[in-house]
Amino acid sequence: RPAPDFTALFSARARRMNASAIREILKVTQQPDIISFAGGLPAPELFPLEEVRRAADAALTRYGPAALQYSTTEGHPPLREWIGARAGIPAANVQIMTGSQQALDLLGKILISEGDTVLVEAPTYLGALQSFQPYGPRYVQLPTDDGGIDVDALAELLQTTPAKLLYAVPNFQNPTGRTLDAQRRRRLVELTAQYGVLVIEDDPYGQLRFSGEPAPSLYELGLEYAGDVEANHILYCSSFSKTLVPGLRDAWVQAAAPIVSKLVQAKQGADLHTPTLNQMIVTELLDEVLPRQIETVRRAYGQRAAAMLGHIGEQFPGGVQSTRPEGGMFLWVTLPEGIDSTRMLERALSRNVAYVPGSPFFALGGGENTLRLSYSSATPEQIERGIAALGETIREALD
Ligand SMILES: Cc1ncc(COP(=O)(O)O)c(CN[C@@H](CCCC(=O)O)C(=O)O)c1O
Repeated sequence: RPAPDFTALFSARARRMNASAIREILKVTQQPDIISFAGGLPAPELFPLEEVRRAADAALTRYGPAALQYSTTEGHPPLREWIGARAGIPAANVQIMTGSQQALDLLGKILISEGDTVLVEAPTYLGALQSFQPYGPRYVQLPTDDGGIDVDALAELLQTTPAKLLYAVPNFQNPTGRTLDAQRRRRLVELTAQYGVLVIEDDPYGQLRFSGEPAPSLYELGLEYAGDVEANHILYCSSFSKTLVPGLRDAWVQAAAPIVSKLVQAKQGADLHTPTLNQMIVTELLDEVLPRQIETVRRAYGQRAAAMLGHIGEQFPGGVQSTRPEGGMFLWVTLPEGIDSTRMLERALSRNVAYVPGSPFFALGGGENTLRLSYSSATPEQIERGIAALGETIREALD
C-alpha cells in the first residue's frame, strides 16, 4: 500500500529540527583506524570503571528495589543536597537533569516563545542551537574575540535590541576553548540584569582547568549582584559528563524557584525523572572518586592540549591560526579565507583523521574556513599522527 507522506505530517516545530553535525560525524569516527578529533568525548581509558562497578553495587545494597523504582522528578535528594551545599544555595534551587543537553532543551521549551530574541556567541555550542531551534528563536550573534564575548558590543546591542535570553559558555568555550575573564563576566552580569535579559550559563568544563587562574562563575556574580538566589537572573547548568562519565547522563540546573518548578513540569512531560540508579551511582562517587577523577583528567587533557598545540605549530602551514585553551576539551582552528572545512573533511577522512567543521557552530551561518579539534579522547601518539595528517590535508587544500 502507498506509504503516507510522513514528513508532510511533521509539526512546524519538527520541521525546524536538523541533525547534529557532531552526532553525525561520531558515526563515521567509530571505525577503529580513524583518529578522531571530532566529538568532545572524555578519554574512555581514564573512566573509573571499577569505582563505578562498586558504586552500583553499593547503591543497590543501600537502597534495594528503590534503586530500580520510579523516583521524583526533582532528583535524588542527597545529590541535590551535595550540589546545593557546594554552590552555597538550598537544594530546592537545584534541579537534576538527564544531561545538560536536556537542560538546554527544557530551558528552551519553557523560556523561548516563537520570535523571542536569543543572544548567542559566534561561534557557539551547536547542541544549544539544536535544542533551541524548534522553539523558533530569533538569533542575534554576539561578536567574540580571543577573550570571548565582546561586552562592549553587547552593551551597544542591548541599547537597541531587547532580548529574552543570552546563552554563554564562559569557561573553555565549546567550540573555541576561549575563557571569559572576570572583568567581562562582571560587565555581562550587570548589563543583562539592567536590560532584563535572562542568562543561561552552560558550564560543563569549569572544573577542567589546566592553566591560568579561575574566575567566578556568572552565577556566583549574579548571586552577589542580586543578593538573593531568588533574584538571580543567571541560570547555571553543569554536568558530571566531563568530570566523571557521560553515559550516566547526570547534570543539573541552579536557578530561582519559579524556574525550577517550571522545569519540573517540563521534565515530567519529557522523561518523568533522570534514571534513579544512575543518580545514586553518581552520589556514591562524589566524595572520593570525583575529586581524584578531576585531577586525573585535568592532567591528561593539559598534556594532550600541549601536545596538539606543539604539533600544530610544527605541522600546520603558515596562515593557520588556533586558539590556546586554558582548560576543557577543544581548540578552534581558522584556515586561510577560501578553504571550506566541510569540503576538506572528506580529504581528512581519507587520511584517517576527523574533526568537526566550524560552520554548524554559527547560528546565522559563516565560519566556512573554521574547524573544531577535540584533544580529550586521542592519546599523545594519536595526536601526533592525526595532526600530521591534518597538516598534509590543509597544505593540499591550499594548493
Ligand atoms: C557546552 C556544552 N553543553 C552541553 C553539553 C552536553 O553535555 P551533557 O553530557 O548532556 O551533560 C556539551 C557536550 N558537548 C560535547 C559532546 C557532544 C556529545 C555528542 O553529541 O556525542 C561536544 O560538543 O562534542 C557541551 O559541550
